[in-house]
Parts: sequence; structure tokens; C-alpha cells
Amino acid sequence: MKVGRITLSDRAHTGIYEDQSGPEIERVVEEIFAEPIEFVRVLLPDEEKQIVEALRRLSDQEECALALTTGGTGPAPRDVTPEATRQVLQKELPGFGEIMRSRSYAKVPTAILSRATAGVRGRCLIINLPGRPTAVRECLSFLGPAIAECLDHIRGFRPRLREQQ
Ligand SMILES: Nc1ncnc2c1ncn2[C@@H]1O[C@H](COP(=O)(O)OP(=O)(O)OP(=O)(O)O)[C@@H](O)[C@H]1O
Ligand SMILES: Nc1nc2c(c(=O)[nH]1)N[C@H]1C(S)=C(S)[C@@H](COP(=O)(O)O)O[C@H]1N2
Repeated sequence: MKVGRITLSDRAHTGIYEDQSGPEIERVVEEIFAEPIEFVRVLLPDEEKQIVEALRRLSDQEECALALTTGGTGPAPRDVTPEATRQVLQKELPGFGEIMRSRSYAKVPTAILSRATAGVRGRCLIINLPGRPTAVRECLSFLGPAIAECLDHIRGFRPRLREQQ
């Protein structure tokens, strides 16, 4: 299964800190799915046009089944990931953002600051995750069954989940 993962962070992109959230996406995805996974890795600044281009490339050219973004979902002026994502989505799936916020709120009250969304472009499921590495794990770790069901609907392929999912 081909999975694109895009880190959106001005500071990780310029090297002010090392990107830990992209590698964390890979670890969590490997823990969820019992399938061989090929990752396509992207690291970009919070620039709407570049994010749109990357999402189009991962879904249309790379033919990823899943594209996961991390970062840029908050209220700061340069947080534009949901806006870029909506530009490329053909069908929005608001339930992903809703459940990430409500489950995370039980742990961190600041979870409601994430505007993360998700949806489908062609045969690719795109999901926004917040930027912190801990948030990546907190939000992604319970999405396995919904991702598998969605991929069955849009690709006719249901990735196998590991037993604890
Ligand atoms: N990709 C990442 N790798 C490691 N740590 C991160 C990453 N993204 C965010 N963080 C951590 O989470 C904190 C809060 O993230 P914040 O939402 O401010 O970042 P961002 O908007 O994703 O990135 P930036 O502000 O650099 O564009 C950061 O100060 C950093 O410690
Ligand atoms: N599970 C979880 N969700 C979270 C957080 C977190 O630490 N854990 N951080 C919140 C904060 S502080 C912000 S500002 C928003 C947006 O973060 P982003 O701009 O890095 O995407 O995600 C929120 N969602």
C-alpha cells in the first residue's frame, strides 16, 4: 500500500528543528496495518500553493491510497493546510476531524484549536493531522478501521489491520 506523508512546518522545513512528526506518521501507520507499506515523503513550508501541488501529485501521479498531512491546521496566520486540502478534495469527510478533536479534547483542551479535515480525491483518502508528534499518534492511532473501510469503498481494497485494532 502506497502512503504519502507530508509535513507542513516552516521551522522543520528551514531546519530550525528536526521533523519528528513525519517519521511518527510512519511508525503509527506500520502499527495499524498488517500490509507492506511504501511511503512517499514530503516536507514543505506552510505555503498553500505548494501544499495543493503536493496533494495533487500524491493522489494523481503517485496514486497513493492514503495521504496524511501533519501541521498547519491551527489558527495562526500561516496555518493553511485545511484550506489547501479543501481545494483538492472531491468529497469532504468531516467525521475524521470531528472525532480527532473530540477524542483528543479528553486529553488536551487545546485540541479544539485544530481545524483538521479529510476527504477523498479520486482513489486517494487525504487526512490532516495536527503538527505535534504526540498529536500525530493521539489522532491517527484510532483511525485504522475507518481508513480501511474508506479504502474498500474508493479502491475496492481493504488493507488488513493488525489484531489490536
Ligand atoms: N514536524 C514537527 N516535528 C517536530 N516537532 C514539531 C513538528 N511540528 C510541530 N512540532 C512541535 O510542536 C510545537 C507546536 O507546533 P506548531 O503548531 O507551532 O507548529 P507548526 O505550525 O506545525 O509548524 P511551524 O510553526 O514551524 O510552521 C512546535 O513548537 C514543535 O515543538
Ligand atoms: N491530540 C492532540 N491534538 C492537538 C494538539 C495536541 O497536542 N494533541 N495540539 C493542539 C494545538 S495546541 C493546536 S494549535 C492545533 C493545531 O496544530 P497545528 O497547527 O500544528 O496543526 O492542534 C491541536 N490538536
